[in-house]
Amino acid sequence: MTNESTGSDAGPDPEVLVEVTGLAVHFPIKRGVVLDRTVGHVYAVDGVSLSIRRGETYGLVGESGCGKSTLGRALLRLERPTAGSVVFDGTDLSAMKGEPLRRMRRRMQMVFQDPLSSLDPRQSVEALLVEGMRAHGLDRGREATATRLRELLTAVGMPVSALRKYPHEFSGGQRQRIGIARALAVGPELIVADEPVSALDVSVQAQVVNLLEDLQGEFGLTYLVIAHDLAVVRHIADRVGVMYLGGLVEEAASDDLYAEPLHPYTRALLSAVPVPDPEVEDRREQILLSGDLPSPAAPPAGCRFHTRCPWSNPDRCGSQRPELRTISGGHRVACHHAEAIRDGLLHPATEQTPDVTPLPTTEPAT
Ligand SMILES: Nc1ncnc2c1ncn2[C@@H]1O[C@H](COP(=O)(O)OP(=O)(O)OP(=O)(O)O)[C@@H](O)[C@H]1O
Repeated sequence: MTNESTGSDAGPDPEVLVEVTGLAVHFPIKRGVVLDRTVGHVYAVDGVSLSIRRGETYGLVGESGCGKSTLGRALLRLERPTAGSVVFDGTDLSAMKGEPLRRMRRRMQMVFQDPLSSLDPRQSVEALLVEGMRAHGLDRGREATATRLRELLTAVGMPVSALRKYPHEFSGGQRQRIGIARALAVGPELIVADEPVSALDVSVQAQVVNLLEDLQGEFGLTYLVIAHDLAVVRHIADRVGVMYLGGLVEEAASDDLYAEPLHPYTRALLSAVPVPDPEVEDRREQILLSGDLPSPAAPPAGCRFHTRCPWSNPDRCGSQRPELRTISGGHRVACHHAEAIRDGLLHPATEQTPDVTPLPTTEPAT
């Protein structure tokens, strides 16, 4: 059993590849043409601690704007943290710069949502793949490079003839395969895949997800997969973290999270995912989240979810921000009511706030 990233003093766990502790990324909001004053901050990521083990897939989910991409970018040190640390394979990236950071970046790559916008349209596939290798000194002569390019294309299920073509000549799924080959070209250990399939047709999504899984086995990769679609993450992730307004509100092994979500926000997200079995669909709890996501420039005090929560208690939830704490095994939840929810003592149909409109359920009235 590996230790959780809860800031314990157990020492570094050799099974952990990435350790994030108290990570914050705040973007200044500037006003004024001449003085360029800072008038506030966007609290995009605000105190996240998590760990990613070697060879696992960690899924990060949440609504648009909750800070998933910023967290992913901060992991690769593409964003400088305002506070906290990111330790990759025992090395703290927070203070790194220059050549050591560049060398470290070879070990961590990113796959983007829209391959067309992340691939330079004027470069052939060959040039795109060689560019990354060259930047990291991995372009070792014509023969060796040609062999490597063939290996990469074969690995992602593309014909070698693709090398002479340009990104616009491919379908979305093929372009994503090229984006993945580009990330693989430098031999990374960690890949942050930011919405890797959300721009693709549903029929193609499964192929790309399967490809990512195959490559993980073949190359021993560790993944952080960012997605707003819980269905995608459910299929691919070993563990899932749910983000809301810059913070992690729940984290658990994938099966546990989907079987017994304990944070009201996770419950609401899952209740919005249709279930194919009509009987189960009729019986299951449905929680509609009303109201928009509050601005990350002015997050609510206390629990950040309390303004939309069916179980919010104004005194406690409106003033005390709940810690992400272990409820059982590796299941961590940031909610004052997590135990009561687990024990079935709260039900959205009986406790209501004006911010959330629970749908009637078919449960018999008690
Ligand atoms: N460079 C930046 N400067 C200022 N604000 C930023 C910057 N990057 C992101 N933000 C803001 O930080 C918040 C979190 O953005 P982020 O892209 O991380 O969220 P997300 O969950 O990935 O959403 P999406 O799925 O829409 O990309 C948003 O309010 C966003 O507008």
